[in-house]
Amino acid sequence: MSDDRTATDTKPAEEPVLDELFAVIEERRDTLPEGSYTASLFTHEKGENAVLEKLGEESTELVLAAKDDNQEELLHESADIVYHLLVLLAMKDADVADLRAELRERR
Ligand SMILES: N=c1c2ncn([C@@H]3O[C@H](COP(=O)(O)OP(=O)(O)OP(=O)(O)O)[C@@H](O)[C@H]3O)c2ncn1[C@@H]1O[C@H](COP(=O)(O)O)[C@@H](O)[C@H]1O
Repeated sequence: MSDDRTATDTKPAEEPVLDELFAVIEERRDTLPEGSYTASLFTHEKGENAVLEKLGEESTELVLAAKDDNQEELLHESADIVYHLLVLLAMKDADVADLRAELRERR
């Protein structure tokens, strides 16, 4: 972050894109539309293991991207992990608000 950031360009306390994405994930979970990758995770024959395996694979890919100083891959894998983490939370009836509260408690 640059040191010359002003009050007007500080980030909002909540990040709308996470809430928007979580709302889409919950909608996919509840309606299971055809052709939806998210819905396929909720109906996968491996059950929750499908998303757990994805998180494991992407964590490894994130580590490799970091070790290679590959900025583009680092961000790509980070986004994959955040998305699959939100799917896992929705699967476990947790909420993105719970995650936010947990993070805020640590401040
Ligand atoms: N953010 C995501 C998102 N991130 C990753 N993925 C999918 O997760 C899978 C990742 O698996 P892989 O890692 O094997 O695929 P990859 O990224 O090509 O492979 P790597 O380069 O990581 O090895 C891919 O099929 C991606 O399409 C996502 N699928 C959906 N979303 C969001 O969910 C919304 C709803 O999507 P649908 O449910 O498909 O309608 C979308 O509009 C997006 O906002």
